[in-house]
Parts: sequence; structure tokens; C-alpha cells
Amino acid sequence: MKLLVKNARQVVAVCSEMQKFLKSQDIDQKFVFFENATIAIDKSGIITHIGSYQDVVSIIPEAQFEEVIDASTKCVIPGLVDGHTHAVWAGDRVHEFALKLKGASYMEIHKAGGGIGFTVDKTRDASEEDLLKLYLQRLGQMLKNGTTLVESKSGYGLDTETELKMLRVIEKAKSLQPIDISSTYCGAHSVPKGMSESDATKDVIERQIPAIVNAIKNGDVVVDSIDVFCEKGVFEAESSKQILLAGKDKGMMINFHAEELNYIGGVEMGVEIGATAISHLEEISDEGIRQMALSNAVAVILPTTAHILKLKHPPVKKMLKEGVIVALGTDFNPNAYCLSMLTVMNLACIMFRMSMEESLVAATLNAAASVGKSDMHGSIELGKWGNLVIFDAPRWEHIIYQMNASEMISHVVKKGDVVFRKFQ
Ligand SMILES: N=CN[C@@H](CCC(=O)O)C(=O)O
Ligand SMILES: [Zn+2]
Repeated sequence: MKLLVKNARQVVAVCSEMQKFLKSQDIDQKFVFFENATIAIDKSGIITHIGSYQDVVSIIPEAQFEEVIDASTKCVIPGLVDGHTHAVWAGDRVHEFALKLKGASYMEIHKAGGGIGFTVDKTRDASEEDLLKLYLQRLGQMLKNGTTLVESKSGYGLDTETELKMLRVIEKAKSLQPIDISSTYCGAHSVPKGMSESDATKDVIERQIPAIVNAIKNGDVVVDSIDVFCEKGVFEAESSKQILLAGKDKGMMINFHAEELNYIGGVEMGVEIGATAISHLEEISDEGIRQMALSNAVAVILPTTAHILKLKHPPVKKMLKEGVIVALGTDFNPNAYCLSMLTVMNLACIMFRMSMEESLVAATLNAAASVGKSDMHGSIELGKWGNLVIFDAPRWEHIIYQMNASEMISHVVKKGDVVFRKFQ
């Protein structure tokens, strides 16, 4: 056996019936945590036992463990899942942070060629090696903050060459560090300078997607999902639909940005074409909420963006009440410089009044569902990957309540291996 986590004060399993997601209405009944519990993980990284120490060792009395962690002063939650990031880019936008503090809006900066346009220039100029170095540093920070699965987008290339460069960086990082990555192609993140929306839509569908499909066939990249910034003045709902369907046709899941700054019917369009997940949703309509609840498309909520851009808050309470599956993401990008799902859970509770249980479910099981990986990620259950965050605290809620919570983390475990250990 690989790892025994012994006598933890509390283990938040999240659920225990292999649910693929939890809606708020099910949390009271189905949210599972254990007191004074022990977890065993086998050689292949799978959780094989959860129970009292006595029960676990009586079932496997002969077992030898490569490592035993005394968790008697600690709590355990599942490895965190970050449902939305833009983490491959060069340059930063601290100068724009200053402009926003003086009152400039996201779209004013975007229309003046800054924002995504600024990052596209820097990312096109950067070498693949430099982008990889930066990406690995960022993934390292995420890991220290408890993230074991991350959704990672391209989208600062906006041309075939640079989009492929970004996707290759994501691909290379998969074998160079421990976090599992779900890769998303986002060639329609912005309309490139000098192009119209319809030129850009054509370029994505007729040039970029075929080149990416080719790279997938050659084994250069794996792409799980397709994304578009579906927004007034960027890609309107109709162009977004064409792009998303072109990706779906090539086997990609639909996972896209909608109703962030303006309502343009992106959610209704996304549900109609079978979206797996839709992000942002600050301006979602009542009908959009109803349709997301019915279709089980996952709402990926991004508190950092609403906080930094002072946006209207997405109606999270209403979504939860009406049965939408709610997930969380850092939205790490040069506009929202946050690598910590711990910060995101705290913000989600404070800004949107999510309960701590809702917030943890959204940052684990439901975020895993947003990338189609909740069969093996997002909860501590027999048969799932042994991905754990172990931290010093009297109760699990401290990981959300304390605003510097990463300092409490003593171990991050990925498939039974301790991949981050606090220097004691
Ligand atoms: N809104 C579109 N995309 C990103 C921002 C990207 C950027 O500003 O570089 C987001 O999710 O917040
Ligand atoms: Zn985004």
C-alpha cells in the first residue's frame, strides 16, 4: 500500500454514493464527513479504505504502507478542483490594475487594445520554453494551495500557430508536475486586431480547429473542451454557437464564457447545443437559470472577476435554490491574479452567501463535473483517486474561514503520493 492517513480529526468525503455532482438541495442529506477517520490508498493511487483506524487495520492487518501520516491534529478534504483558468501567458497587466483603480472598465481597456489584446502580443512573442516555465511556476503555486485538478485554457494566441503553442505547453506540463489538467481550446477568446467578428469566426472554424484536430491526431496535444468568450462586442451568441458546434463535432465538450458583462442569450444557446459547463453568468436570465437546472449544465462561478471588476454578482443563491449545479474556479488570468481555490471558496461564501458546504462541493465534486472528471476526482470515496488536502485545524471549516488558509496545509496528496509537504 502507498499511504495511510491515520486518525484525522475530520475527513470531508463530500459524498459517498459516487454521485457525479451535488445540487444544493441534496447537500443536507448527502454531504458526508467523518470524525476521527483513517484513509488507506493502494499502490495504484486508489482509495481502498475509509473508517476508524481499528476498522481499517483489522481489514488489512498485514498491509505495509510506504508512508503513514499521523493526522490526529489535522483535517482532510478532497484535492481541490479549479474549474476555470487562463494560466499560459507572458507579461502581466499590473499597469491595467492601476487603470481600473482609477475607474477604467474591463471593456474600455479591451476596446483600446489592452486586456486580452495586450496579453496576446506578449504571448505571441514568448518562446514555448518561457511559457512552459511560467506555467509550471503557476501550477506549483496552485498545488501549494491544494489544487489537484485544473481546467486550463489556450486563448492568448488567436492564431493557429500561437494557439497550438499554448496547447503544447499545456500538454508538456502534464508530465512535468503533479496536477491533472483538463485542456480547453479557446481560440475565440477575442477578435484579433484588424479582423471582424465574422472573419475571426471563419478563421477559428476553417483554419484553427482543423489544425488542432490534426495535432490531436498526431498525438501532439489532447483537447478536452472548446471555449468562446460569448459576449456583446466580442463573439455574439450566433458566432459563438457556430464555433462551439464545430468543436463539439470534433468530440470536444462545450465549456464557455457567457453573460459576464451583458445578457445576450448565451446560456439559452449553450443549453440548446448541450454545453457541459458555462462560466461567469453575472447577467444570466431567470429563464437561463431554469434551463441550466433542467439540463444539468454546470455553472462555473468566478468570484475573483466579480470582485476585481466590481461586477454585479451572479445570482448564485437563486441558482442553488433552483437546482443548478454550481462549481467554482479561480479564473486565474492577467486580469484576476488568483491561484488559490482557498481564496475563491472564502470569496464565494462572503460575496455570494454560499454556505461552506456549498462552497467546498463547488470547489471539488462539481468543479470536477464541469470538466467531466467527477467519476475519479472531487470526493474521498472508495475507488476514486487518492487526492487529498491535509491541514492543521480543529475543524474542516477553518480552510474556508481563515483567509491565509494555505499556511495550514501540511500535505497535498495526489494519487497517494505526497506531492507537497510543508517544511516543519
Ligand atoms: N472574460 C474573458 N476571459 C477572462 C479574462 C481574460 C483576460 O482578461 O485576459 C475571464 O474569464 O475573466
Ligand atoms: Zn475566463
